Order: sequence, then structure tokens, then C-alpha cells
Amino acid sequence: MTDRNFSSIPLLDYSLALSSSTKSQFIIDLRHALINVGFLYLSNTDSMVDRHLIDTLKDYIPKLFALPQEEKDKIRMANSLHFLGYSRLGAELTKGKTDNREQFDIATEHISRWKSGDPDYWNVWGPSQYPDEALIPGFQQTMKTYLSQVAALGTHFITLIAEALGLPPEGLSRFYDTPDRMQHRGKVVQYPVPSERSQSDQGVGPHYDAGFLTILLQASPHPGLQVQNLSGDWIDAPPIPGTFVINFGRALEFATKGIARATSHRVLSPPVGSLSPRYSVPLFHNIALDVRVRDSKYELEFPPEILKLRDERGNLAHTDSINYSEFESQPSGMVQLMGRVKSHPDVAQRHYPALFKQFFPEGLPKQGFAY
Ligand SMILES: O=C(O)CCC(=O)C(=O)O
Ligand SMILES: [Fe+2]
Repeated sequence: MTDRNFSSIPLLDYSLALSSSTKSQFIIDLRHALINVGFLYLSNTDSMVDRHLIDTLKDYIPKLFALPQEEKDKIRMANSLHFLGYSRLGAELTKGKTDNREQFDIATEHISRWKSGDPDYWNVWGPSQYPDEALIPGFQQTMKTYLSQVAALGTHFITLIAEALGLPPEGLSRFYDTPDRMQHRGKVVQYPVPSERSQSDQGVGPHYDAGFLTILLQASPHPGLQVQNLSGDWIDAPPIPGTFVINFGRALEFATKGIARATSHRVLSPPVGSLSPRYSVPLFHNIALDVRVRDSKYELEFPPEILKLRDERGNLAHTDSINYSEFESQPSGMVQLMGRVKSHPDVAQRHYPALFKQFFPEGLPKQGFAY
């Protein structure tokens, strides 16, 4: 119980999971992170994600945001049925306040399988938009390779999560289609330095992530990411060189009967006077679009000792996040689509007029409501 109100985020060494003599310790540490924290740092992932590729990607990021505004707007998200593309600074609100960030939503490669008669939510997956190759040569290939390597790390990590929850390694495979039929969504994000006059330090407000797990690259040395512990205190998760931050989302929490924690988190803008923006690259590792996590078809049986750990942990005293409770009843794809419609009403107005009317009967708001 002393671990209940964590005051720092555990660091796990991925290479320990790859050797039979050290794997059991890794699984024990992962179990603690899943049940009590909901966040972890992961080091030594070079066998899955090329370290040089990460450095190359980091070098591209400031150049990507420095592209002329009109070039960024050419690939704006409103062009895309799949909610993939560029969003200007301040396009979204979280908990009623503007998020001070600018971003490119770019996903792993995927050809939409939607056909007439299929549910709308099949269209949340599809091809990405990239800036003109001549303006940022090589970025597209770097990003594609990066996303596919990180997605593969996520696919392996899911088997470790299953083991940490007392299931066989393939215990969570029912939530997935084959890897070639899945799409995982990445973003490249810039949090600008606020001006002296700024009233807000909100990079992104408190929220949960949606799916099973998020794999985050903190791509600049700025602190700012904070994680809410069981008593509601905000704990810093500053960048640690050579690591990813991994956190668990609402779908995993629902699918595991609350054993795994989706943990509320937020990002503070860089302090006024900082010399450069903060950059990050999250990858949201998805489950299959048709899955209803609470349907009996997907119900998982956990060993009593794992359920006991959940019960000993207890429930949250307080959280500042509210989003994605739709997993209780909706298919995963519908939860994603509803989240996207709320965050990006301009895209919805263009491509999903019926849903747009349902969520925004008064017409187009100035900003989206991210969470
Ligand atoms: O930028 C970060 O470090 C985290 C961003 C985040 O939590 C999100 O976009 O869901
Ligand atoms: Fe998040």
C-alpha cells in the first residue's frame, strides 16, 4: 500500500523482457506499473526502434513546424475523412480551456476498408497527408518508418501486458485484427513558449488516452508532462534520454475490469522566456474498430491474486479527467469517431454532417472540445 500514491514514474528496461532469465522481474515491475501507476518509462528499446531514426526524426520536427503557414494549411485536417493532417495552434479546448499546441496527426500506413453500407467509423482509419516532399526531403519516409517500428514495439508490448495481468501472452489478441489490418495513430506536437501576457500555461489539459496504450517520445528536453496519482496530486514526468513514456488508456481499463489504470495526465506549456518550444510524438496504439470492450464476447478471466491487487489499490480519490467513458457501450471505432468529431468540428461538418448536427446543433463552434 505504500506504493499507492506514487510520487515518481517507474523506469522499466525493455531488454529484460527479451531474456528468459530476467523476464519474470520485468513482468513483476510491469504489473505494478499497470495496476498502481498507469505510466512507465521504457528504456533499451533499440532492438525494436532504431536510435538513429529517433535522432533523425527529432531533427526534422522544428523544420516541420517552420514550414510556411500556407504549406501547413495545404494538408489541414479538414481535407481528410480520416481526421489526419495539420491543426493550427489553439484549435482545441480541453475542459473548457484552449490547448496551446499545434500538431500534425499522422498515422501508420493503411488503406481504408470502408465500403458502402459499412459503419461510418470504419473511415476513421485511412491514409495520412504529408507536406510537399521538396520542402522537407526525407521526412515522410522517416516518419513512416518511425511509426511502423513503434507500432511493432506496441504489438509486442501487448503480449507483455497480458502476461503481467496473469493471462497467456496471446491473452489480449482477441482485441486486434492482424497487424496489416490495424492502424495506429501518431502525432507530431509543438507546444510554443507562451508570451509574457499569456494568461494560460495549458499545453493540453487533463485527459485520459483512449485505446490500450500510448507510446510517447518526448522529443525535446523540456519538462511539462504531468501525471495524476491516486490522491489527485500532479507528478512530473520529465523527459529521460533514451526512453519512451508508455501509458494505458480507457479501453484497457474497461477491458481489464479496472485492473489496468488509465491515468489522467496533462502538459504545461514551456515557462515564459524559454528559448524553444516543447516537442513530442505520441503514438496511440489502437484496438480493432469493431470491438466493444464490455461485450461478453471479449470478457477476460483474471486470476484471483490479480483481482486482489486491484482491490487493494482501491479507486481514485480524485481525477481531473472525464473523457472516453463511451467505451462502456460503443464499439471502439465509434468511440474514436465521437472523440474526433468533438475535437475537430470543422472536419466533422465537412465529412460527417449527420454526426456534426447531433453534436453541434447550434452550428460550427470556434474551437473543438477535445475532452
Ligand atoms: O505531449 C505530450 O507529452 C503528451 C500529449 C498527450 O497526452 C496527448 O496528446 O494525448
Ligand atoms: Fe494523452
